[in-house]
Amino acid sequence: MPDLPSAPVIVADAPGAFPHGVLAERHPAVIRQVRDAFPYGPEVHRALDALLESCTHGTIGALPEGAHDARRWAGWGLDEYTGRSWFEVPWLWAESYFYRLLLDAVGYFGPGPWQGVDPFRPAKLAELDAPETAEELAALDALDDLPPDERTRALLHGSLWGNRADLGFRLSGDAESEGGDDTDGTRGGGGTDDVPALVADDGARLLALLPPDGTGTLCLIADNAGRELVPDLLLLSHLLEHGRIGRAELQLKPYPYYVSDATTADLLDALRRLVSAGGAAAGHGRRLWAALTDGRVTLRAHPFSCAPLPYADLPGDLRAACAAATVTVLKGDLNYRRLVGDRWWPPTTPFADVTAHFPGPVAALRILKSDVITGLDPRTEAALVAREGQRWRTGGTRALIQLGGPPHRT
Ligand SMILES: O=P(O)(O)OC[C@H]1O[C@](O)(CO)[C@@H](O)[C@@H]1O
Repeated sequence: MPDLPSAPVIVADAPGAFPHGVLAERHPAVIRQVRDAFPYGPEVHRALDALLESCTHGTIGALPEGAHDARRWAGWGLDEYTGRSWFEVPWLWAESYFYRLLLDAVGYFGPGPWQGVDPFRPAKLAELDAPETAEELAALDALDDLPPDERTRALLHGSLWGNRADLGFRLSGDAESEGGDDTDGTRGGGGTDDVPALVADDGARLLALLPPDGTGTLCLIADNAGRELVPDLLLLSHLLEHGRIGRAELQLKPYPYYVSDATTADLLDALRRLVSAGGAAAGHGRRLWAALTDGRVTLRAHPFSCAPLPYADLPGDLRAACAAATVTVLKGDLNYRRLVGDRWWPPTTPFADVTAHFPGPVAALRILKSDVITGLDPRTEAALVAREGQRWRTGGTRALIQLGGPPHRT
C-alpha cells in the first residue's frame, strides 16, 4: 500500500486568517440573518443569544438532551471536542456543528411549530425570484443555436460558475466581483491574460467519460440552492436529453446547512421555477420532472452529506452509489474540502493522489473560496502568487474543474 499524502488539518486559531474570520465574523452574521428571517419568539432569540455567546467566546457544548442524532454526532467527534474552544478543533468540524446547533436554536428539529422551517428559505426564494435568474433562464433559448457539444460545454461552465451563488459567502463580502456570465471559463470575476479564471480545467476529460449512447450514469453531489442548483439541473437535463447519461442520482442535504445548501424542498422550488419560466427552461424543467417521476433521476439526502467528515470516510451505501456511477460530479468549495481533506496541502499536490480513495471517477467543479487547493500546475501557482499573493485562494474569483479518483478508472 503506497503512503497516502498528508498535510496539517486546518484549524481556525490564527486571528486574521480566513478560517478564523469565518468563525469570528461570518457565523455571528449568519445568526443575525436568521434572527431577521422570521418573527421568531423570545425563546428562539434567547437560544440564538446563547449560541452567539458560545461560538464567539465560549466552548463547544453538548447537544440538547434527547437529540435525535446524539449518537451520530458522538461518532463524528462530539465527545472528543465538547468543552474545547471552537477555534482549536478542525475548522470543518466547527463549521458543521455550528449549523447543527443553529437549527436547534430555531426549533428546526422540533417537536413544535417551527419544526422543519428552513431559516434560510426566504433568502433562497429571493434568489430564485431575482431578475438575474430570469435573465439567465431567458438566455437559455439562445443556446439552442449552438451545436450540442458546445451547448454541453456551456452548460458545464454554467454549473461551475453557478457555484459563485453562495449566500453564506456573500454575507462577509469576500467575493471581489460578481463578474459577468462566463461560458468559456477564461474571464470569471478575475481572469487575466497571464492567469485565467479557470486555474485547472479537466472539463474535456470529464465529458469524454460520458459517451452519447445513453449508458452513462451520473452521481451529482449538489451544493447551493437557487442560482447554483438551477444550472446544475439544466446540465443534468441536457445530459439526459442527449444520451450522455441514462440515469442520475442527485445528492442533496437532509437539512439546511452552510446557509444556502440545497435540500429536497429547494430542489422542488427550483424545478417549479424552471417549469414556470417558459421557453427552453420550461422544457428542461418538464424533462427533469418526467425523469424523477419514472425513476431515471433519483434523489438522496443522506446524513453523511451534512457530516463534518472527509469523503475518505464515505459510508458503505454512498460508497456503493459513487462506485456504480460512470462519474461523480461534486459541486462547490465545501465538497472540495471534504473530497481532498481540509488540509494545508502544497498547491501542486497531485489531485489524483488526494482523490485516489474515492470509489470511482470524481470531478470537482468549484469556485475557490477557501485555502484548500491541490492539483495546480507550478506555473499557474507562481503566476497567481505573483499577481495577488494568497488572495486567489479565498477571493471567489477563480474556478477549477478537476478529475480524479482511483487510478484505474480515469
Ligand atoms: O457553497 P460552497 O461553495 O461549498 O462554499 C461554502 C464555503 O463557505 C465557507 O465554509 C465559509 O463559510 C467556505 O470557505 C466554504 O467552503
